Amino acid sequence: MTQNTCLIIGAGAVGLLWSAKLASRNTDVHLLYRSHNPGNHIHIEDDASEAGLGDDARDIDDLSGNAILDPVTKVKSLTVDELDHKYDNILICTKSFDLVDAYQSIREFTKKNANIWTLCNGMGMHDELLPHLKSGQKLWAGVTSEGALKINHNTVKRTGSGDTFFGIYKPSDKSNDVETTQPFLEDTIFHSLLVPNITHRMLEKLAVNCVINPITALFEIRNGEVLDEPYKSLAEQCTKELADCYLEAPLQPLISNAASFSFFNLVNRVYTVAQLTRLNHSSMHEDLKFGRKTEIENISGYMIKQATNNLPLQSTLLHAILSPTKREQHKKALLEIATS
Ligand SMILES: NC(=O)C1=CN([C@@H]2O[C@H](COP(=O)(O)OP(=O)(O)OC[C@H]3O[C@@H](n4cnc5c(N)ncnc54)[C@H](OP(=O)(O)O)[C@@H]3O)[C@@H](O)[C@H]2O)C=CC1
Ligand SMILES: CC(C)(CO)C(=O)C(=O)O
Repeated sequence: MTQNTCLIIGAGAVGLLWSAKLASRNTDVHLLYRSHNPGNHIHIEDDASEAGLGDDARDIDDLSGNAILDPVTKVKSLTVDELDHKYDNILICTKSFDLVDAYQSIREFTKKNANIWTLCNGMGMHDELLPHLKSGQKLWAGVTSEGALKINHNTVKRTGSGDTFFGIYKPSDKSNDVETTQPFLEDTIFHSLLVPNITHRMLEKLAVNCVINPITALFEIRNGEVLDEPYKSLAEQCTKELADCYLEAPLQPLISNAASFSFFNLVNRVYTVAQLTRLNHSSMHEDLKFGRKTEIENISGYMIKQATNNLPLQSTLLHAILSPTKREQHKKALLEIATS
């Protein structure tokens, strides 16, 4: 194990994809799995480049989504019981509701000034994680709009290119920590993806997830079908509701540029992500299909809590996801709104 070793938590769609990305950039990857052992070789199927959803050229500096990845990369997969070192860098690729427990499960294997990187959709859970970190640790939140679909225990399909950003969620308590971070940052992919105001990016991505994820999950469609009627009208009305909400006071201090939350900009962002990941089944689609817990509470639930006014569409989407017995009734109501 070297200082360049990264512990990735979660062998799901995003964890497998990022294991392959880091491993193909000469980072030693230790992949922590919970249920199914992915083994030591990660296989990548790349719809993004085959379908022209990414950049044709191999660009090894662009890990945000356009790089063509090696079809097979080598990692070391292990369970929490097999951990026996302390890590400097941990990338958590679990669902938002598993973030705190995932960190807690490996806390004793983190160095006191480690960088904790996250790649989860949704908001609210980073604030829950902060009190659990060791005092010298830095929390870096990441957002990605790259599509990833888990095919089996060790195979992931990249189903669309998109941007990835990381930014500091909480400055470290110790001023000299910047120095200990530098060698890893400069040598690895994270460096080129850093942005100053990550909360702003998280809120932008939240709007995309508030629209694409519940609609694709409820109506059992691929992301690209959000661009077809009647879902397109529904997506537009949801985005309008969100744009109004972003103008309200509680979210304003978190935003660096209010114009990026105009209806025009938000709807463009939703359409662009739907188009670039058009072959993907969203993560919430997969969760609902397989009867797993969804992230709706950290997505629509977060927006509803922040809003000073009612958000009828987000509330209906949230209830439709959370109450299977009333789902058909809520879906009917949503379609009536879309076609009215
Ligand atoms: N898939 C996509 O296209 C995109 C996903 N995202 C976001 O990325 C995040 C991850 O999504 P995705 O990869 O699709 O989700 P998955 O459900 O496919 O993967 C999450 C993985 O985390 C594992 N896990 C949870 N807790 C632990 C733990 N304590 N120790 C070890 N492993 C653990 C789960 O294990 P188990 O199998 O046991 O449940 C599961 O394999 C989500 O927030 C999602 O919204 C963002 C952009 C695109
Ligand atoms: C970018 C997108 C919409 C890709 O499907 C996603 O974030 C998700 O599935 O959770």
